This record gives sequence, structure tokens and C-alpha cells, in this order.
Amino acid sequence: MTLIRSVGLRRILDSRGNPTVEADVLTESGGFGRAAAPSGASTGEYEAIELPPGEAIASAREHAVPRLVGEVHAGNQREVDAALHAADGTDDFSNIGANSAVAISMAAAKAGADVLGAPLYQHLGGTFRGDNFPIPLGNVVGGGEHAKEATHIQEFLAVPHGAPSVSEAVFANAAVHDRIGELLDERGVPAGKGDEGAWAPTVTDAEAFEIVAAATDDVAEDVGFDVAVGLDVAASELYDADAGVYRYGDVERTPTEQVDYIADLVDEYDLAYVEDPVEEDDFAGFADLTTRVGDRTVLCGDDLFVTNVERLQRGIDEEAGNAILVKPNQIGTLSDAVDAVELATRNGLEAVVSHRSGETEDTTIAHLAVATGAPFIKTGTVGGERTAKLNELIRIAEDAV
Ligand SMILES: C=C(OP(=O)(O)O)C(=O)O
Ligand SMILES: [Mg+2]
Repeated sequence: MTLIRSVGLRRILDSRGNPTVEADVLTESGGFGRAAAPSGASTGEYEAIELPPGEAIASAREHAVPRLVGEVHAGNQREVDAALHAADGTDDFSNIGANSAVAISMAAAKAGADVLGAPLYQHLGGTFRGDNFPIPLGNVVGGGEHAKEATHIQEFLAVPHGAPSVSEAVFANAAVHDRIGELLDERGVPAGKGDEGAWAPTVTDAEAFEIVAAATDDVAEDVGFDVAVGLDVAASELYDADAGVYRYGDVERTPTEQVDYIADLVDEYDLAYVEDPVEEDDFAGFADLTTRVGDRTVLCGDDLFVTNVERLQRGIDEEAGNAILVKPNQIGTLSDAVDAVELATRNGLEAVVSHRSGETEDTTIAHLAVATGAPFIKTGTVGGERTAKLNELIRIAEDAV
């Protein structure tokens, strides 16, 4: 019996040391699930609303918990998520907070799986996954909103798309991270780490390309499979809307120059993946880039789509991008996140299930990526809150969860 008996909410720490919402869901038959909301730094304008955790918890206790306890079944995710929407009553979770909503939604899914004695990915629909696994995109050098004095481009990613197994892919990304540490050391460049554990050196974007390309080549030679380079430009953070230009420090690029710049980078560095190459309102620029390089790279909308099926449908209609980043907390529930993956897949776009820069030890996204057959997962390379997901993927691939 998966009828919800209780929902507990508390504030816990995230990886930046900020408070976030954790939810415990208990069912009538003793099924238990616990999950925590992540938190972004380079958040999109159109994301569901994250409230201060104390406020989100108080509001969810008042409005959502009475609609869940004794009323809905943790094993019926659509029912749980419909109750969260009804309790909130807005279209962006600004009443109970997307942080409370997503923590409860994910905790309920885990409680539903617990009652069945099944791993979460199976409960979420992954029993027919076959031998496919998501390729982990590993953030190895970063800056932007995640590390202020480092690169302008937010994330340089290792893309081990030739890896024969998820485990070899995960270790290849860690090896790239390690090799970059050596290369920075050889150049005498001191480097701390950004919010996601990527190196955050004070180098130019051009130097970062050189270093990341050298490291991925070295590792590819060692491991014997292809390891390419990808980017999350997070272009909305570089865009000065008043002036209508992208600012890379002192260098300005007009929207047209930005598209040319990214198209050139795709060819120069054989980029396998580019996220948010233009700012979040520029569907036309995204479409232009898709026409120019969409046949040879993954062009993924994060701030553009915010895991929202209406924005994704516009992208599909305008042929803007060929992939969507899927962050459950951007939209507030697992059902909404799965809807986004399904709409994308039906229309030939690829799904990239993703962490946030502020994370916890929660591993739900590893299960979601496997359950939905997503071809990619973006969840960092090193650091406990990142390796929690990567190690869970290794266990899932081995049927060891
Ligand atoms: C993971 C990202 O960063 P944040 O969580 O800060 O939005 C991203 O932009 O893809
Ligand atoms: Mg992004």
C-alpha cells in the first residue's frame, strides 16, 4: 500500500554550504523515500521559483502536506505531482517553492520504489533500458557564475563518447580532470576549483581550450577510445541585454558574431556538445546555429528550455537546438521532467539529465537518466556530491543497487 502516511521537511546543507530542502516520505506500508532539492547559480529567467528554504518548507507544510497525507499514493507519481501543483496553485511553484515541490516529488518516487523493493530507475520505467547507459558529460574547467575569476565560458566538458561502459566513461572524465591539474601545474598556473569541482584557473578561454583539448587527447590515447570536448557557454550570463552584446571581459560580440564564434569553435575543436551558446530569448540565433552545425554537434538548451514543455515545443517548432537539458528542480516535479524528456525524444531531440551547481548527495538524477533512456547525463567529475551520482550510475549499470 503506497498511500502516503507522512511527509517530513527539513533544511539541510548543500555543497555550497547554503540551506536547501530535504523531504522524507513514509507510506502506510512502511515504504520510505528521502530526497533533497539542488540549487542553481546561473539560473534561467524562466525557471520555476526557488523560495528561501524556510519559507518553502512552511508553505509546503501548510498547503501541500494536507493534500498528500492519507490522500495520494507514493507509487502513483502523476497523482503525487498533480497534488503538488494543486497545492501550489501557480504555474511556477512560487507559492510552495519549486525546491519543496521537487524534494517531495523525488522522495515520493523513492518511497514508491521502496514499497516495491525495486531500484528507483525501475520504478520510473527503466526496466527495458537494455544495455544503454547515459554518457557522462564531465565538467573539468569552469568559470562564469561558478568561479568568478576564471574562464568566461562557464563549463569545459569532457565527452567520453567512445567509452564501452559507463564505468570507463566515468573514470576517463576523472583522468581528464587529473591531467588538466598536471598541465596547469606545468604552466605554473595556480587553480582552485569552482562550485562543481572543475578547475577554475585564471586563464583565458583560448588557453582553456588548448589545455582541455590536450588533456582529452592524452586521455583518449591512454584509454583507447574517443574523448571529445564540450561546452556550457551559459550565454545568458554573458549577455548585456541593454547593450545587445555578449561581454567576454573586454571583448564584445554582437548576437551575429556570437553565432559565428560558436560555429567556428565547433569546427576548430570538434566540439561534441554545446549548451546555451546564445542567450535564453534568442530562439532565432539557436535555430541559425542548428542549421549551421546541428548535423555535427549536440546543441542543448538549458536556460532556453528550462525543462518546460511549452518552451521546448517552441524550440521544436522553430528548429532551435537538437537537445534539451533536464533539471527536475527547474520545473518542480518528476512528472514534468519526464514529460520534457518524452516530448524531446518523440521529436528527435536528445535529453541530457543534469545536476545543479549547488548539489547534495541525492542520486535521483542518475536513476532518472537511466529510466528515461537519456543519452547523456551532466553531473560533474569529482567532489562527493558529484561522485554520489556517478558511482550510483556505475552500480546501476552493474545491477548492483
Ligand atoms: C548546472 C548548471 O549550472 P547552474 O546549476 O548554476 O544553473 C548549468 O548551467 O547547466
Ligand atoms: Mg547550463
